[in-house]
Amino acid sequence: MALDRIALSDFRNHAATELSGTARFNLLVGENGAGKTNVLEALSLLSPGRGLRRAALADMVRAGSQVGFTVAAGLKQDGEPVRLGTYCENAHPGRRRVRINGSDTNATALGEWLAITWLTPAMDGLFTGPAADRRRFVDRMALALDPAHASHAARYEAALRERNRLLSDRRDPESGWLDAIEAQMVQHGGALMTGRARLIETLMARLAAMPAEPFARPAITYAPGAPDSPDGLSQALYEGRSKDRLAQRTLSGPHRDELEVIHAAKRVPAAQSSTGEQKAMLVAITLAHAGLAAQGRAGILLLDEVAAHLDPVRRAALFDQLRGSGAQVWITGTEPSPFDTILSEAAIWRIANGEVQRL
Ligand SMILES: Nc1ncnc2c1ncn2[C@@H]1O[C@H](COP(=O)(O)OP(=O)(O)OP(=O)(O)O)[C@@H](O)[C@H]1O
Repeated sequence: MALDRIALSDFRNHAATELSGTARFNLLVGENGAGKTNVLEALSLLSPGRGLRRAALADMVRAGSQVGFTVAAGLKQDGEPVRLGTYCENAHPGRRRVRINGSDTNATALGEWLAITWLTPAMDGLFTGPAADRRRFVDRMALALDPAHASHAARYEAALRERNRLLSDRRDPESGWLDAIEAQMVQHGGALMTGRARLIETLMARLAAMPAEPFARPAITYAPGAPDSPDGLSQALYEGRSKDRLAQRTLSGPHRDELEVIHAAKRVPAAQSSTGEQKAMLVAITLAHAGLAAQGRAGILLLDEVAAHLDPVRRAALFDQLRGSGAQVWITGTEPSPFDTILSEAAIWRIANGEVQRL
């Protein structure tokens, strides 16, 4: 089960692009700014969420388009064709529509067909950047295993904002209000912490089954930002009210969770590992997660500029892992040469100015 046809219309710099005759490996080559990542972004919209750039829908509509963008794809499930599509009309710029087999539905339904995972250069600073980015990374992975994870995250964030607002209000808030808000934080925050812990546990089991070399196998731990039981979180929030009021923010809770990643063999934190080692650890996590997420759905891996920072040995190991992963892989690069060892098994397109030519 894999995508066999993709069509983009008025999507970023693609006026009308169609890719058919896809393969296990799909290679998009072209100069900087040609429109390669735009194809991956379009594919990423075939999953719930905001896509790999987290961009506003209006930004994805091709400049000058009179109508809006459309991304359509086809796959086969047990020999039967399935048509997936998502689009945004200029008349409703903030609204993403989804159609499956000709019927209107919502983005969550896309997750029943495809499990899409991506790795982009924007994620290269994940281990050294803000903890919030790592939490979002974990939540995105957890969402692929349990669609309810996203709504727990959104509801927890909303309750957290409301608690901070109540605490920073000069008037003494009714404690009944705080009790109610904290109860919501415990309900959704508890589910969030459980989802994150479960994701990391299953991810670690998967990583342990992967070869330790030549990839730098990461060890992942999760440091909760609050006691990770509902009673413990409830008590921490209740007892933290005065301190939190002074700090004007909530000092404990899953919004303070930290994902800790260590280069397992060297026992060095990922943040202090080399650029190539960090990339290799990210690749390992992405591959492990892609395997977990597929669960009977079509697994799609979007790898933007993945060859950069990887030496030839690691690149060959990556292709071996990808071959064994069962996922359909979409890779971008400025030239085909780093992909020599998979060229014979790949569908290759050259992209220039948003136009595509099959090689
Ligand atoms: N809404 C839009 N309408 C038209 N063109 C757009 C729109 N959004 C982005 N672009 C253009 O898309 C191009 C970038 O495409 P993309 O990011 O896919 O490049 P790329 O081939 O991945 O390049 P690189 O190798 O540099 O990463 C830019 O030239 C940008 O101006």
